[in-house]
Amino acid sequence: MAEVKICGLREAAHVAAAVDAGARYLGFVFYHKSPRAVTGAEAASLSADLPLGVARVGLFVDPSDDLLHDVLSVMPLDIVQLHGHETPDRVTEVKALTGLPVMKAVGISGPDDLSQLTDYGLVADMLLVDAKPPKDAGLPGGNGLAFDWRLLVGRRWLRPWMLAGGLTPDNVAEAVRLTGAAVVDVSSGVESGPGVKDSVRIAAFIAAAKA
Ligand SMILES: O=C(O)c1ccccc1N[C@@H]1O[C@H](COP(=O)(O)O)[C@@H](O)[C@H]1O
Repeated sequence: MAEVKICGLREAAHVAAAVDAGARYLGFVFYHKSPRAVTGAEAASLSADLPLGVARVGLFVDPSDDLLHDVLSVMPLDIVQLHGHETPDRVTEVKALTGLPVMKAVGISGPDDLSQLTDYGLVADMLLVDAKPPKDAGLPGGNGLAFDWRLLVGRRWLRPWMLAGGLTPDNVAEAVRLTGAAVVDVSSGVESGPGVKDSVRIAAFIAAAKA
């Protein structure tokens, strides 16, 4: 059984579907190239009435200080997700600048990538273990691409972590069983098209992850 983060929410109906089904984390994408991008004001409106215990995660890709400041001036976040090429020093800076816990995404395609989880575990508050995007991918995440979950079997890191990358209602139970992930994160696997969330798939995903 795993807790769930539903990422890339843009509509109130899908926020409600995620909350009603028991999502623990809601992700809002502040990256203009994503089909899931929202403004700080839109995310603030979408998350205005969340029940206690549901965390608001802001997803950023190599954000400037100005972008972080602009979003946080209108949107209270609980966690900052960094999904770009942020260095460990930049993770430390963002923690200090925002005063928030930072979750650093690390892309995995083979065993050589796993050492980054140890390195970022020294500075980040949480880790997000995602598939490494292909070089020609338009986005650094949210591509619906999975990696070989067997790479994670028996591994432990210094920080709490989430599993992401190509998860769907059909494969999430197996991913949790194999990796022991306590939290799973999904975006495209609960969509009917790029950036278009589907309430039925959101509910099915959360039920499967929590089963
Ligand atoms: O969802 C996006 O648009 C996105 C854009 C830029 C960086 C990351 C993004 N999403 C994150 O990617 C992973 C995996 O997503 P998927 O389930 O494979 O589609 C997840 O952590 C999203 O938060």
